[in-house]
Formats: sequence, structure tokens, C-alpha cells
Amino acid sequence: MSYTSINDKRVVKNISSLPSSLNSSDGLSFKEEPRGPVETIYFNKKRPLPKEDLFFEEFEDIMGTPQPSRPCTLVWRDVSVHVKLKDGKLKRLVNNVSGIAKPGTLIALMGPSGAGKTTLMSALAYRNPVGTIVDGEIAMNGLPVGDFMHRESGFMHQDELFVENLTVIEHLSIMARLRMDRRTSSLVRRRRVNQLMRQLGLYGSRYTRIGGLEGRNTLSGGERKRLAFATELLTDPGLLFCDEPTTGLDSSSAQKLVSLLRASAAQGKTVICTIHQPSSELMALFDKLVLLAEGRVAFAGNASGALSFFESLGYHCPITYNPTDYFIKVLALTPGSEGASRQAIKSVCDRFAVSDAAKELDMEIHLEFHLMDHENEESRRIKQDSFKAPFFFTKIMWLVYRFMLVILRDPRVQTLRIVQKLAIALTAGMCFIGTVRLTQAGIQDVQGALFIIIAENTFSPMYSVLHIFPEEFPLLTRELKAGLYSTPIYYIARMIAQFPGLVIEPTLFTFVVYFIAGLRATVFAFSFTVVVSIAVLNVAIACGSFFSCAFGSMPLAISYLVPFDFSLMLTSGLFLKLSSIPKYISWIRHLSWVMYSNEAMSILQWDGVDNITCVVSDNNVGTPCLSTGEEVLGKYDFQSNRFWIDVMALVILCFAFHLLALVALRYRTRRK
Ligand SMILES: Nc1ncnc2c1ncn2[C@@H]1O[C@H](COP(=O)(O)OP(=O)(O)OP(=O)(O)O)[C@@H](O)[C@H]1O
Repeated sequence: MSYTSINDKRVVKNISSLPSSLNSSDGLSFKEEPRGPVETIYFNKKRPLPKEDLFFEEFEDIMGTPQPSRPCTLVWRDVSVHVKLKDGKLKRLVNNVSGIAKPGTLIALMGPSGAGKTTLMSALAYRNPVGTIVDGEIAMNGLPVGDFMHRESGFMHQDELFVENLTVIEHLSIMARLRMDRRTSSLVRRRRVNQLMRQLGLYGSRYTRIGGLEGRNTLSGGERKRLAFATELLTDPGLLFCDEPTTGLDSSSAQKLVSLLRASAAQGKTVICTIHQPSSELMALFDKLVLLAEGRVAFAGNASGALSFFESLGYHCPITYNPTDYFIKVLALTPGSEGASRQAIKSVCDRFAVSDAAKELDMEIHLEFHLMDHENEESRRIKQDSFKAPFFFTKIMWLVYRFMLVILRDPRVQTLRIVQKLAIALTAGMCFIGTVRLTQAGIQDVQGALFIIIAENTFSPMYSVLHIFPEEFPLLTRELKAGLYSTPIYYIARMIAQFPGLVIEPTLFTFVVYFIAGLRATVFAFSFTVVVSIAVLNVAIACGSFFSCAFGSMPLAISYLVPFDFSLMLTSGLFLKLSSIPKYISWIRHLSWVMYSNEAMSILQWDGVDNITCVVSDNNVGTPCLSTGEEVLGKYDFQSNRFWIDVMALVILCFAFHLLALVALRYRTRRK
């Protein structure tokens, strides 16, 4: 690779052309805007910092500025991207595109809407959506692109997705754990997080929540974009892709963000960025312009070269027009005369393909591929990345931490839920005060109290998790694509994080109902009723998770879950005698944790009881008198020797539903 000397010149040129808002000492920082109540720190004025930060500052002084990232040359030749349509036909989105991106260069990828910018950038970044077929050659530093691109390059998406309840520092610290090489020391990781927060003007907002708080202080749109940028910079990749990073920002924030990209390029990174309608000032920060139209290259080279190229074709940009707006206007389809527009676009692309600029570009591309073809095995091996991903348990631990922060900070999930549970438990318990006795009428009351415990731990929890996976799905698929973790790691971490709540909630509820209603007062009966109620809640959550993962949207999941939970109730043993359920539906009882738990809790209440009084009253005249617990269990088709079978069935159902949920989630994420 012989790009170093050219790039060194380029870097020097870039630094000298930085806007004044950039701090020239590190090439990638800017003064923070003062913001409301949050502490504002201007780093170019040496203000006292907290002890911990002084430590980092000293450490940085000792260490010097970080190592420049690995220079990356990305080259692509004759790249076409097709997508398979539902009718089986192929649609071409990108048509035979070639190009090169060198270190220290900031490239603007522009074109009218639908030109294929995002599609091309995704193909170059090896982040194609499922269903797209990429032909042609794409190589980074002489290696055909592959999974390593997820680590060696950063991809800033147009819409930034975060776990909204986290603060800036929490988000970056967790991302550092998940993204950085496992051999990186904790000191270096913390230093990198601090450094990025300072450089990107996020330090003053480090304890500010990213979002999720209505009416309270959260990050602004510009800060969110900078945080997304900081996240991509954690591993200091040599190559950065940014998909419309300025969309939704005001002109000043857009200017700041592109200045940061400019500064990154000045540090030696290769930055490719799609952008819509940049102002002339913004455009001046870019080194190269690539214009796409109808999936083809209409121009590639310096922005000034674009003006003369279009002029040579007879397209004179009016003096009052922003040149880039003018190019897009020329290359866009005009409604009503699409045929003529397509012809004009084809003519521009054809003329560029035979232009001197294109020939020069072709030579550069051929040279890169030629060098790559003649590279020996040894130098290829050296280039293979030696990245060591964090261990399985490290990933689980940090994801559990992230989920726990979210759970603890979401009042819907915590305080309100517990208060609601206690209120229901008190109300339900009070209905049974004095009714639970060893009499004929008392039998129904005991069974009623048990059913309340089971139902409360089944139905509302099962529905309460339906929203989780559809809501988290976009962030999950993005983080999966970035190679941060796998679907099982995500799922296991989510379940571990919510497990404490799944123990506390049923324990509290059962405790209150059990004692207010006055159910069987033995330690064994009480403690195992609690154990069974915990198991019930966990099976219900596992089943809800399965429906949530399998159907992907809450309305769809609800419409399938309602008939299922209806059949659960019917086969619980309370409304229908189990032996009289018709054969074609009776199999559902084997899935019915309501039945297993009802049987187990009934055994705990009635096993060994032999003193039920038998007073004939107007209410039970004509009905057989049940004088022992065994007879009570027999009435519901329950057997006293099945307690441990019921407990085992609950455990198996819990694991089975979780497994099904995981399979469904994996299937859905693989299709994305
Ligand atoms: N999965 C798909 N199936 C069918 N057509 C698709 C698919 N993905 C993209 N396209 C089409 O391919 C074309 C290029 O899409 P792409 O998103 O790359 O355009 P773009 O230049 O980034 O547009 P914009 O600036 O509006 O984001 C568009 O016409 C789009 O409708």
C-alpha cells in the first residue's frame, strides 16, 4: 500500500482547513454550548475538574493523545446490488458502481431520493439487509469485506437508537464493554469514554438521560447524533460510514456534526457520508463528492470538478443556486416526464463513465486491486484482524446491568406495579376473610382463593410482556448486526435482569392473600404455595415472551394469546372436570400451567385433611358431603401424589416456553 505520503499531505491540509470551532490540538473536539441546569465545562479554559477526571487528565498527559486509528482504504469495483422481490424477480438498486475511499478523506455520497445511496453504503460496509444480493468486488486494505467490517468500521445510522433511560456515561461505558477488545484494560476503556465525551461536547451532559423522560432534561437532537457518533468512535475505527447524519438537525448543529466528521478525516480516518441538501459552507468541508442517480455513478471527484463536468454537458448552474442542489435537480426524476428524465440521467452517467475523471479513478481502483492480487499470504495473514471479543459472560453481565437500569428507572414496571399488586392482594384477601373454613362451603372458598393467586400471577403478567420484544426489536437487530452480542445472550440477559421482580412480585401477592384469607397455616403449605406461585408467574412470563417474539407486534400477539389463555382457564380443573373434557381439546391440559398449579396448590391445602365438617344446609342439600381432603381433590380430578410432578411440569413448561421464545426471536432477527 503506497498511500501514506499522499495521506500525510492530506491530513495536514485538512487540519489547516478546520473551522474555528474545532480545537486544533486534538483535531476532534469542540467547545460545548452552555445548556440549562446541566453543568457546562469549557475544556479550552482549564476549569477544575472532579478528582476522577483530574486523574484521567493526568493520565492522558502521560499517555499522550491516543494512537491514530488504522488507515483504511476501501475500494470497490463493478458493484451491483439486487433485491429479490416477492414475485421472485430481481430488482437492481445499484448498477455497476466503482470507487475508492482513502484515509484522511471525507466523501459526500449524494443523489436524489431513491438513487441507491443507503443501499450502496450498506453494501460497502458489509451491512446488507437480508434479501439483497451484492455482486462485484469490495475490499478494505486489500481484504475482501467480511464480518470483520463490523469491528473495523463504524456505521452511524440515520435514525439513532438508544436505550433511552440510560445516561450518556452509562451508555458509553456499557458500549465500551461490549464493543472493545476484551484485552483492553478498564483504565483505557474509561479513558476512551471520557476522552470522547470531552471531544464531542458531551461531557457537560454526561449524567443526563438520553431520553424517555417527558418534560425533563434529556439530550437534544444534536447531542443524540453526537452520542451516536461517539458510540461508533469507541473502538477508534479507521473507516466510518454515516447515513444522513445531519437529517433533523438545525443548520448550526449540522455544521458542528460535519465539522466533527471533517476532524475525524483530518485524523486519518476514511469517512463516507450520505447527505441531503448541504449548504455551500457544509459542502466545503467535504473532500470528494460522489453523485448517484438511478443506482449509477453520475459523478465522482472534487466538488469543483463536478461544476465543470456538468457545465461541459450543458448544465449551467444558475448563480443563485447552491451547486449541489442543482446537481440533484438535474439527476432527479421530474414527475410527469420520467422517461425524459431517465434519458437525461443515463446520458450524464454514460458521459461520466467515459470522462477523464472516471478513467483516472479506474486506474486508481485497478492499482489497488492489482496490489491486492499480488499480496503474499503472509501479509494477508498479518492484516487479518486480531480482535478478541468480550467473553460470553462479560456480555451477559453488561446487558443484565443495562436491563436492570432500565427496569429500575421505569416507574411503570416497578413502583406502580408493586403498589397495584398489593392493592389487588388486599382487596382479594379481604373478600375471603372468615370464609376459609373446613366446611362444605369453605371448600369452594379455599379453591377460589387459590385460583385468585394463580390467575393474578398468570394473566396480567403474560399480557404485560407482549410489548417488550416488538419495542426492543429495532435496537436488538441493529446491535446484533453490529456484532455486539448474539440473540441467546440478549434473551438470557433480559430474563436474568427481570428475574428478581418475578420472585418479589408473586411472593408479596401470595403472602398478603394467604394470610388475610387464612389459608392452611403450616410452614410447608405456605412456603410451597409461594414457590408454586413464583413458578406460575415465570411460566406466564415465558409464555408471554414466546407470543411477543413469535408474532412481532402487540396486536397480533394479543389476538393469538386470547384464545390460548381461554383454553388455559377451561382446562384448569376449576370450571370443568378434567376427565370430562372432550378428547380433541383435552391435550391442552398438558400445557396448562393453571391446571398444574391449581392441582399443586390444592394438594398443599387438602392433603392429609380429614376433618371437614358436613353440615347440610339449604345451599348444599342434595350434594355429596366431602369429609376428607382426598375427596376434595378427587372432586376436581386431582391426585395427592402428583405434587412433585406438577412442580416439575411447571419448571419444564417455563424452560420450554423460553426456548420457543428464543427460537422465534432468532428466526425473526435472522430475517431482518
Ligand atoms: N428491500 C427493497 N425492496 C425493493 N426496493 C427497495 C428495497 N430497498 C430499497 N429499495 C429501493 O431501492 C431504491 C434505492 O433505495 P435507497 O434507500 O438506497 O435510496 P437512497 O438514495 O438512500 O434514498 P433516500 O435518500 O430517500 O434515503 C429506492 O427506490 C428504494 O425504494
